[in-house]
Amino acid sequence: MADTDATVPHEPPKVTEEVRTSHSPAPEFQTIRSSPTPDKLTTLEIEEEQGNQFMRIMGLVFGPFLRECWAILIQTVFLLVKDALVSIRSVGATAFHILNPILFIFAVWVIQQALAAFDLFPASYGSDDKFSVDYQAYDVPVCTPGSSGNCYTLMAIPSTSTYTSLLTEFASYAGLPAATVAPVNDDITDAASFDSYMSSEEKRNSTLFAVEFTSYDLAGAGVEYVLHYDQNYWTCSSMSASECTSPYEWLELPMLNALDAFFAGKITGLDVTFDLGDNLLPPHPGQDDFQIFSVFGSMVLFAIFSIHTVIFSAQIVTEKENRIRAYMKVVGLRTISYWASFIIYMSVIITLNIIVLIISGWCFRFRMFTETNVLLLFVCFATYGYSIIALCILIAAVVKTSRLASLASFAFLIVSCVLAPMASGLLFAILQNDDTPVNNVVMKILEAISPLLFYQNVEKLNAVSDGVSDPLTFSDLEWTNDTEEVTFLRGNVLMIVYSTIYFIVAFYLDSISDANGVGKHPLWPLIPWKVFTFLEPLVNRYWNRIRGRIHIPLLSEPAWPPLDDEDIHAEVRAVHEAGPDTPLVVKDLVKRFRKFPVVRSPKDFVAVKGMNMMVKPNELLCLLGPNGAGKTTTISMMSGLFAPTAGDGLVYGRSISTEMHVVRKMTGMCPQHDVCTFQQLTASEHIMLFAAIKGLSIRQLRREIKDRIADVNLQDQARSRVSSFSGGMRRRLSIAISLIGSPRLIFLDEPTTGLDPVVRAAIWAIIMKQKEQSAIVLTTHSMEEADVLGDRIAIMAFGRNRCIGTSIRLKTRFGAGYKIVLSPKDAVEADMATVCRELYQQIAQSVPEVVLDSVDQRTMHISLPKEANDRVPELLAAIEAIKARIGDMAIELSTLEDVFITVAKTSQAEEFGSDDKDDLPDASVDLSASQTPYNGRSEHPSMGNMAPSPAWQSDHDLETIQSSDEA
Ligand SMILES: Nc1ncnc2c1ncn2[C@@H]1O[C@H](COP(=O)(O)OP(=O)(O)OP(=O)(O)O)[C@@H](O)[C@H]1O
Repeated sequence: MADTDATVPHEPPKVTEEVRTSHSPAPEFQTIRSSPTPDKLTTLEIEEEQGNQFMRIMGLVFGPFLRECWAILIQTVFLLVKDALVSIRSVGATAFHILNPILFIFAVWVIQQALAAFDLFPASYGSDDKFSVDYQAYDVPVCTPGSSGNCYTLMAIPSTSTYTSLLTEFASYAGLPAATVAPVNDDITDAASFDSYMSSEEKRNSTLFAVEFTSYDLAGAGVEYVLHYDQNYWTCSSMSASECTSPYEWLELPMLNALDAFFAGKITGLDVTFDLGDNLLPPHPGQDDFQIFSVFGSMVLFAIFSIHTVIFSAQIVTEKENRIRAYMKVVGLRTISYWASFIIYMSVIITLNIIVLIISGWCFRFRMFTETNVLLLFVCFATYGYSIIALCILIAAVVKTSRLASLASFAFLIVSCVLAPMASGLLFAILQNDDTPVNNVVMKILEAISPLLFYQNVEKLNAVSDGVSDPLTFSDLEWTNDTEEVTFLRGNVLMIVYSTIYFIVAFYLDSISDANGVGKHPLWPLIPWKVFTFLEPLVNRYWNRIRGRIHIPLLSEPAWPPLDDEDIHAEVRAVHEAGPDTPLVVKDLVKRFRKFPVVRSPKDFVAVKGMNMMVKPNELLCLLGPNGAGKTTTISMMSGLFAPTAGDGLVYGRSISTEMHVVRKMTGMCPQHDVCTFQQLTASEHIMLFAAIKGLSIRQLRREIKDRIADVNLQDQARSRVSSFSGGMRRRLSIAISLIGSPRLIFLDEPTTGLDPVVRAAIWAIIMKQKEQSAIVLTTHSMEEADVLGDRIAIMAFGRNRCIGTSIRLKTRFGAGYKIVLSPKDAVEADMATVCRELYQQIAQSVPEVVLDSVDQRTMHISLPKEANDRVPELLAAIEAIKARIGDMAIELSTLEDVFITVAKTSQAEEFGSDDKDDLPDASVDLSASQTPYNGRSEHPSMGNMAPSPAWQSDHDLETIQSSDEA
């Protein structure tokens, strides 16, 4: 094998020869190659032919399954390498992404220090220095703080005269001059009647204390009473928070004490005093150690995790938006590899982020981190991280633009940071208390919302921050208990279960979406070979056989017969006669962009209407057409970006509908947009990535990188990052990527649009060279490009092929005839018109069809209409006859621009039914106006938007190509 490699020279045609003489094709390769005697083999085919012996034996044993697994593994690894390189090189962004917990935790720590410095902590009510109000604990306060005058009312229950006078006596005993004892009220006989009395609007807040006498027998059983206390009455308006925190401590307790002393005195006849003393128990050790993290903790954690949502979802959607993922799919990317690499990448970043979070929390001595088991912390954060990954993929599956993805993520951030803490506890508590079927369902739905679950989990871990609670430990873990709505264990398990469901939903939505290339059928999970994709080629092979035998009518699509044109008819015949050695056969191809899924509707847009064309080996077919004509759609279908609605395309006899996996290996595609979009990767790394995705083996990569870089003359920039590339260099790199694996058929979609003439000429040289070994389909708006490069030219308009043939054929058929420019010899400016007229008349005597178009200061312009093309010999003879009077002369056939404009106008007339195509907007208006390469786009076909590229700049460009060819 190594010997063979060494003998393979860099020139692709020679590669083919040598390899074919030194190897007999591998059995599986024969199934891919359609041509019985192909002229050339691609690098990929050579690769397959040489094949790794080990993989071949394994392949025979385990079949396609192993190959598929291997391809998935390789692609995943290379995508991960790409992610790693991009992350390492975007140091700032990656560092922020991973290290942001340090900032957040530091910010909380600063707040904590500031609050401590200004003594603003709300806790520590246990310290007696907070009691700035001058009351002793055993004295009943004269008045509630902040109120004046008649401070509070005492009421007896039952409100009889006996008990009322008893309370009046007590008020005097306790030294409450401002207290009023409510008068006797016969309606108040027990606690219930007192409650209803108090609940009436006018009585509310009228009574602070009520003493309910349940037994009053001084001589016998003694006194039993219940003290009722009205919390609503209480006002903190003029008190500091610390004073207001314990009304029980300084109001209820003294009242109870005073009542007890009063009744004890009554019973004993002594002057009884219960001295509670002013020494309350010392504060709980934790109370002075309150941490602000207990208030802001969950919010900070939500913010840290939400950053991942913003960054990851934008990253995924950007790849979707700039169509790089779709392109990778065209090259051969397996969806499973794409997601596997992304999930691994996201998991690594989130894991590092969690580690940084735990370490920084520990370093700043927040109790949640210092006292809780690290594993419990990690589990809590990791389960939410897992849910975040699923959520990112879900957002990316439904959102089309990165802007929208960022908006959605920010919305998620706001909701999770603000609403989850507010809603979670409240909702769970309410629903838990009220055990109705509806509440149970709502509860189950809430349990599926991961931020709510995360909040619950964090609250349990964070409880220790208040300085009172104990940290959560493994021994506390239980599935349910009576006090918690969702236990920590259950919360984490539910998070994993529901996040897995998010994942499944996200993958499904992503798989059926067309945003990343051809989406799968919505019912694909029910089709075994769509689930186990390695079975698909096998099924398709049998399906093809059946399809060949029976006629399946196109129920969904009307037929689009070819236009009535001799060249088109000839092309259709050639299409039907084409054998499997034809690089490209496009048969009745239709693309309908549906307004609604599945069903046809008048609002659908049919972009390609029964396209027929073929490309021969080593032929370059130029596809011209106005904006929106359907050129890109056609080649997108051929390269697997879109699925055709009807018709088929064959690449070396293999169908794009059923054998795309084979077609991909034989084709290369350079779309309109650049595909080297990973700014931090170098040119070589781009080629390495796409080559690995395309299926080249690892030992082939080095040579492939070298060859492809050399193809497009980027050797000096091979190790430069794409971010430093000019537009032309990016375009060349995109072309190099399309040449990976030396495909036998290449699609180039406007490869030179927007480039300066020198770069354009360089790209033409690359294309011309590539034509020696591949068939090429090229779309362009440059007539010169088509003239220079195209072996044949097809002009599309309104989704249909309007004409096809060589440049000369089209000019002859659709041009305005011949144009002759003559410069009379020795004519002075004054009699120029006379001389020209004389010369014209002499020519017209022989060829009366000749028309005098114009005369300027030095030249005259005459033309021979195309109807008189057969009079060219006579015309030349007439000019020969007057050559003594002619200085310089040029004769030329109509330009391709004339052809383009004529065809475009005619097709517009056909589409819109105008009899006189000259009435239609002049498609050529932009020609003179545009002196820069055309770069505009139109979303819908409009002749007014036609703007072919400017005239071919100079001979210099041709010389550049020739010299670079020679080089
Ligand atoms: N995904 C889509 N959904 C709906 N319409 C689409 C879609 N893609 C393309 N079209 C429409 O199909 C038509 C053909 O588009 P296409 O890109 O093939 O034109 P084109 O000939 O390549 O034009 P240009 O020269 O501007 O690149 C356009 O009118 C376009 O708006």
